[in-house]
Amino acid sequence: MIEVKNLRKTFPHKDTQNKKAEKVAVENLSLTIGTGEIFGLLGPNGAGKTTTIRMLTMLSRPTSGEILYDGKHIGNADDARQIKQMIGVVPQNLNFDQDLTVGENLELHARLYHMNREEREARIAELLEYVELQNVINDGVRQLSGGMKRRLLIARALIHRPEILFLDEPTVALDPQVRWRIWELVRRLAKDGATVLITTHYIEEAEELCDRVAIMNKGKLIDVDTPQNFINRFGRFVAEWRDDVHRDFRFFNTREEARQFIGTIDAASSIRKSNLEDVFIELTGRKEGL
Ligand SMILES: Nc1ncnc2c1ncn2[C@@H]1O[C@H](COP(=O)(O)OP(=O)(O)OP(=O)(O)O)[C@@H](O)[C@H]1O
Repeated sequence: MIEVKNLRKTFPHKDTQNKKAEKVAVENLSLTIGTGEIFGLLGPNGAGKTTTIRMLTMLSRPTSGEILYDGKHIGNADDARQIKQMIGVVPQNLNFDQDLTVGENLELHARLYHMNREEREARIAELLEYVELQNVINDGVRQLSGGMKRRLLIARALIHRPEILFLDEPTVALDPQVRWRIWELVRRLAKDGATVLITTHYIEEAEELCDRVAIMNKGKLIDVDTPQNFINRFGRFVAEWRDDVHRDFRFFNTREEARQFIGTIDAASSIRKSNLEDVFIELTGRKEGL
């Protein structure tokens, strides 16, 4: 279990008068993530997702607040060593050694975990099979497609058999087919017992993949729930309408209520089932013309 209590992160910054000020990236964030969950952090650009992941994975020190893994405290040096063994990180940027092959990149990473040669060879073969890259073990990473690179990053993060995997925007800039393949892999990881924490600004990704989703905006946690509960809470149907400039919508519990509402407005309109994107817009604020 991961417990996050009143987490806060500020960065030094200069205000418009060029005076020293503080930029609050994450404020008063409290969360509990259960073992075996696929948990999503969803939010628009600048919401604080990456900053949160960086604190959870010990790449950045919180300004205040606590992070506990199964009761172990990241601020305690002995605990931190154990936590590092528990977690694997798939970063947003593809930070491979571009001059090495697929196999060599994994080999380098395995050495960091002090695995002996026999262990390294067996684990690399096992992981390449798991992510279906066994045929490119001797190819340079430059030769891989975007989706293959992402799968290699996942394999690399799994080398030391972590119980918890962090994925920061794992399908950014990937084609829909490739995205599906990454989702399959993440689902398989969770089925095999891993806890997965994923940041995304793709709402569909959170809806498809995550058991629970935390919606963040401007550094703050807005709400946490399962995608289905979010939809049920706001209303299973949406009446949507538009005039020349604006598009807007409203939630309803039944199609009939939505139909009655639409009868009262004078604009092009339609009724459809609601989705997490509607909830997200409702919670993070509507923009002019949506
Ligand atoms: N090292 C830093 N120095 C100053 N400000 C920072 C730093 N890192 C993040 N921020 C600021 O903190 C806020 C949250 O950024 P963060 O990258 O965590 O958001 P995000 O939700 O991951 O967004 P994105 O999807 O754009 O990556 C932003 O306003 C950002 O400018």
